[in-house]
Amino acid sequence: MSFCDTIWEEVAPLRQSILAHPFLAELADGTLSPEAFRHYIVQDSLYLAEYARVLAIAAARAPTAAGRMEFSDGAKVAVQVEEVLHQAFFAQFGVTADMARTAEATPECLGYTSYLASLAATRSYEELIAGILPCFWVYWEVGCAIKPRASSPNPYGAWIDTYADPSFGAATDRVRALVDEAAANGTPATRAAMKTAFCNATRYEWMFWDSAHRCAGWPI
Ligand SMILES: Cc1ncc(C[n+]2csc(CCO)c2C)c(N)n1
Repeated sequence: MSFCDTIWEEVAPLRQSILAHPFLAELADGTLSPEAFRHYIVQDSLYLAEYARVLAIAAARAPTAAGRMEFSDGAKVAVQVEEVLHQAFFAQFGVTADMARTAEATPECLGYTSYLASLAATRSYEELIAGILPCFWVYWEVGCAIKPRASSPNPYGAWIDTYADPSFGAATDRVRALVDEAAANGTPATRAAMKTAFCNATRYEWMFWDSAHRCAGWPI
Protein backbone atom coordinates (compact mmCIF):
# COMPACT_ATOMS: atom_id res chain seq x y z
CA MET A 1 0.00 0.00 0.00
CA SER A 2 1.31 3.50 -0.81
CA PHE A 3 1.91 6.06 1.95
CA CYS A 4 -1.14 8.05 0.83
CA ASP A 5 -3.37 4.96 0.82
CA THR A 6 -2.23 4.21 4.37
CA ILE A 7 -2.96 7.69 5.76
CA TRP A 8 -6.25 7.79 3.82
CA GLU A 9 -7.30 4.62 5.66
CA GLU A 10 -6.22 6.12 8.97
CA VAL A 11 -8.54 9.09 8.50
CA ALA A 12 -11.44 6.83 7.42
CA PRO A 13 -13.52 7.73 10.52
CA LEU A 14 -13.03 11.46 9.81
CA ARG A 15 -14.02 10.93 6.19
CA GLN A 16 -17.15 9.06 7.25
CA SER A 17 -18.07 11.97 9.52
CA ILE A 18 -17.53 14.38 6.62
CA LEU A 19 -19.63 12.33 4.17
CA ALA A 20 -22.39 11.98 6.76
CA HIS A 21 -22.38 15.65 7.76
CA PRO A 22 -25.79 17.35 7.41
CA PHE A 23 -24.23 20.25 5.49
CA LEU A 24 -23.32 17.87 2.66
CA ALA A 25 -26.46 15.74 2.89
CA GLU A 26 -28.57 18.90 2.62
CA LEU A 27 -26.37 20.32 -0.14
CA ALA A 28 -26.89 17.11 -2.12
CA ASP A 29 -30.67 17.14 -1.82
CA GLY A 30 -30.85 20.89 -2.30
CA THR A 31 -32.38 21.63 1.12
CA LEU A 32 -29.34 23.38 2.60
CA SER A 33 -30.38 26.83 3.80
CA PRO A 34 -29.17 29.75 1.68
CA GLU A 35 -27.82 31.29 4.92
CA ALA A 36 -25.56 28.29 5.56
CA PHE A 37 -24.32 28.26 1.97
CA ARG A 38 -23.75 32.02 2.04
CA HIS A 39 -21.71 31.58 5.21
CA TYR A 40 -19.73 28.81 3.51
CA ILE A 41 -18.91 30.68 0.27
CA VAL A 42 -17.92 33.88 2.03
CA GLN A 43 -15.61 31.94 4.35
CA ASP A 44 -14.39 29.82 1.46
CA SER A 45 -13.32 32.86 -0.53
CA LEU A 46 -11.27 33.98 2.48
CA TYR A 47 -9.89 30.43 2.69
CA LEU A 48 -9.02 30.24 -1.02
CA ALA A 49 -7.05 33.49 -0.92
CA GLU A 50 -4.86 32.10 1.88
CA TYR A 51 -4.69 28.60 0.42
CA ALA A 52 -3.40 30.06 -2.86
CA ARG A 53 -0.60 31.76 -0.93
CA VAL A 54 0.29 28.49 0.79
CA LEU A 55 0.36 26.68 -2.57
CA ALA A 56 2.65 29.38 -3.94
CA ILE A 57 5.04 28.80 -1.03
CA ALA A 58 4.90 25.03 -1.69
CA ALA A 59 5.75 25.75 -5.36
CA ALA A 60 8.71 27.87 -4.29
CA ARG A 61 9.97 25.15 -1.96
CA ALA A 62 9.36 22.15 -4.22
CA PRO A 63 12.56 20.25 -5.04
CA THR A 64 11.26 18.97 -8.39
CA ALA A 65 9.94 20.65 -11.52
CA ALA A 66 6.78 18.52 -11.24
CA GLY A 67 6.13 19.96 -7.76
CA ARG A 68 6.81 23.54 -8.85
CA MET A 69 4.44 23.09 -11.79
CA GLU A 70 1.66 21.45 -9.79
CA PHE A 71 1.59 23.85 -6.88
CA SER A 72 1.97 27.02 -8.93
CA ASP A 73 -0.85 25.79 -11.16
CA GLY A 74 -2.94 24.98 -8.07
CA ALA A 75 -2.32 28.47 -6.70
CA LYS A 76 -3.65 29.94 -9.93
CA VAL A 77 -6.71 27.66 -9.96
CA ALA A 78 -7.50 28.58 -6.35
CA VAL A 79 -7.53 32.28 -7.26
CA GLN A 80 -9.68 31.55 -10.34
CA VAL A 81 -12.19 29.52 -8.30
CA GLU A 82 -12.27 32.29 -5.74
CA GLU A 83 -13.09 34.80 -8.44
CA VAL A 84 -15.26 32.95 -10.96
CA LEU A 85 -17.23 30.31 -9.05
CA HIS A 86 -17.65 32.45 -5.99
CA GLN A 87 -18.66 35.61 -7.81
CA ALA A 88 -21.41 33.62 -9.54
CA PHE A 89 -22.56 32.21 -6.19
CA PHE A 90 -22.32 35.61 -4.54
CA ALA A 91 -24.74 36.96 -7.12
CA GLN A 92 -27.04 33.91 -6.87
CA PHE A 93 -27.20 33.92 -3.07
CA GLY A 94 -27.25 37.65 -2.46
CA VAL A 95 -23.76 38.25 -1.07
CA THR A 96 -23.12 41.94 -1.67
CA ALA A 97 -19.69 43.40 -2.41
CA ASP A 98 -19.86 45.06 0.99
CA MET A 99 -20.64 41.79 2.79
CA ALA A 100 -17.70 40.09 1.05
CA ARG A 101 -15.33 42.98 1.73
CA THR A 102 -16.12 43.27 5.44
CA ALA A 103 -16.32 39.52 6.20
CA GLU A 104 -14.07 38.33 8.98
CA ALA A 105 -12.59 34.81 8.99
CA THR A 106 -14.27 32.51 11.50
CA PRO A 107 -12.16 30.57 14.05
CA GLU A 108 -12.37 27.48 11.81
CA CYS A 109 -11.33 29.34 8.65
CA LEU A 110 -8.56 31.23 10.40
CA GLY A 111 -7.48 28.07 12.23
CA TYR A 112 -7.21 26.06 9.02
CA THR A 113 -5.39 28.72 6.97
CA SER A 114 -3.10 29.66 9.85
CA TYR A 115 -2.25 26.00 10.37
CA LEU A 116 -1.28 25.59 6.72
CA ALA A 117 0.67 28.86 6.81
CA SER A 118 2.53 27.62 9.90
CA LEU A 119 3.46 24.40 8.05
CA ALA A 120 4.73 26.56 5.19
CA ALA A 121 6.73 28.81 7.49
CA THR A 122 8.23 26.48 10.05
CA ARG A 123 7.91 22.86 8.89
CA SER A 124 9.42 20.66 6.22
CA TYR A 125 8.26 20.64 2.60
CA GLU A 126 7.07 17.07 3.17
CA GLU A 127 4.79 18.10 6.05
CA LEU A 128 3.57 21.12 4.12
CA ILE A 129 2.38 19.14 1.12
CA ALA A 130 0.82 16.46 3.35
CA GLY A 131 -1.20 19.29 4.95
CA ILE A 132 -2.13 20.62 1.50
CA LEU A 133 -3.43 17.28 0.20
CA PRO A 134 -6.77 16.89 2.08
CA CYS A 135 -8.09 20.07 0.44
CA PHE A 136 -7.82 18.27 -2.90
CA TRP A 137 -8.59 14.71 -1.92
CA VAL A 138 -11.46 15.29 0.52
CA TYR A 139 -13.24 17.57 -1.97
CA TRP A 140 -12.78 15.05 -4.77
CA GLU A 141 -14.22 12.26 -2.60
CA VAL A 142 -17.10 14.48 -1.51
CA GLY A 143 -17.82 15.62 -5.08
CA CYS A 144 -17.89 12.02 -6.35
CA ALA A 145 -20.04 10.83 -3.44
CA ILE A 146 -22.60 13.61 -3.77
CA LYS A 147 -22.96 13.88 -7.54
CA PRO A 148 -24.89 10.61 -8.11
CA ARG A 149 -27.38 11.40 -5.36
CA ALA A 150 -27.75 15.13 -5.99
CA SER A 151 -31.26 16.37 -6.67
CA SER A 152 -31.88 17.92 -10.07
CA PRO A 153 -32.33 20.82 -10.37
CA ASN A 154 -30.16 21.71 -7.42
CA PRO A 155 -29.23 25.28 -6.41
CA TYR A 156 -25.77 24.02 -5.52
CA GLY A 157 -25.27 22.09 -8.78
CA ALA A 158 -22.31 24.19 -9.98
CA TRP A 159 -20.48 23.56 -6.72
CA ILE A 160 -21.06 19.80 -6.98
CA ASP A 161 -19.98 19.71 -10.64
CA THR A 162 -16.75 21.58 -9.88
CA TYR A 163 -15.53 19.02 -7.39
CA ALA A 164 -16.79 15.92 -9.22
CA ASP A 165 -15.03 16.99 -12.42
CA PRO A 166 -12.50 14.39 -13.69
CA SER A 167 -9.87 17.12 -14.22
CA PHE A 168 -10.07 17.77 -10.51
CA GLY A 169 -9.60 14.03 -9.83
CA ALA A 170 -6.50 14.09 -12.07
CA ALA A 171 -5.05 17.04 -10.10
CA THR A 172 -5.71 15.13 -6.86
CA ASP A 173 -3.84 12.10 -8.27
CA ARG A 174 -0.84 14.25 -9.19
CA VAL A 175 -0.64 15.89 -5.74
CA ARG A 176 -0.98 12.46 -4.15
CA ALA A 177 1.95 11.21 -6.27
CA LEU A 178 4.07 14.15 -5.05
CA VAL A 179 3.19 13.32 -1.43
CA ASP A 180 4.04 9.64 -2.00
CA GLU A 181 7.37 10.62 -3.53
CA ALA A 182 8.17 12.95 -0.61
CA ALA A 183 7.23 10.21 1.89
CA ALA A 184 9.41 7.63 0.12
CA ASN A 185 12.40 9.96 0.35
CA GLY A 186 11.74 10.90 3.99
CA THR A 187 12.66 9.35 7.33
CA PRO A 188 10.13 7.55 9.57
CA ALA A 189 9.95 10.74 11.68
CA THR A 190 9.15 12.76 8.57
CA ARG A 191 6.41 10.32 7.60
CA ALA A 192 4.92 10.49 11.12
CA ALA A 193 4.86 14.31 10.92
CA MET A 194 3.28 14.11 7.46
CA LYS A 195 0.54 11.89 8.83
CA THR A 196 -0.18 14.39 11.61
CA ALA A 197 -0.41 17.27 9.11
CA PHE A 198 -2.71 15.25 6.84
CA CYS A 199 -4.96 14.26 9.73
CA ASN A 200 -5.18 17.79 11.16
CA ALA A 201 -6.04 19.31 7.78
CA THR A 202 -8.76 16.66 7.32
CA ARG A 203 -10.19 17.61 10.73
CA TYR A 204 -10.26 21.24 9.65
CA GLU A 205 -12.22 20.27 6.53
CA TRP A 206 -14.96 18.78 8.73
CA MET A 207 -14.87 21.80 11.05
CA PHE A 208 -15.19 24.19 8.10
CA TRP A 209 -18.46 22.61 6.93
CA ASP A 210 -19.71 22.22 10.47
CA SER A 211 -19.23 25.89 11.31
CA ALA A 212 -20.99 26.88 8.06
CA HIS A 213 -23.92 24.61 8.92
CA ARG A 214 -24.23 26.33 12.30
CA CYS A 215 -23.58 29.76 10.72
CA ALA A 216 -21.11 30.18 13.56
CA GLY A 217 -18.74 33.05 14.12
CA TRP A 218 -16.53 34.02 17.01
CA PRO A 219 -18.03 33.13 20.44
CA ILE A 220 -16.81 36.42 21.88
C1 LIG B 1 -12.25 24.66 2.86
C2 LIG B 1 -11.97 24.18 1.47
N1 LIG B 1 -11.22 23.08 1.32
C3 LIG B 1 -10.97 22.63 0.08
C4 LIG B 1 -11.46 23.27 -1.04
C5 LIG B 1 -11.19 22.74 -2.42
N2 LIG B 1 -10.12 23.42 -3.11
C6 LIG B 1 -9.83 24.70 -2.94
S1 LIG B 1 -8.46 25.19 -3.85
C7 LIG B 1 -8.24 23.65 -4.45
C8 LIG B 1 -7.12 23.26 -5.33
C9 LIG B 1 -7.08 23.99 -6.61
O1 LIG B 1 -6.45 25.18 -6.47
C10 LIG B 1 -9.24 22.82 -3.96
C11 LIG B 1 -9.33 21.44 -4.31
C12 LIG B 1 -12.25 24.42 -0.83
N3 LIG B 1 -12.77 25.12 -1.85
N4 LIG B 1 -12.49 24.85 0.43
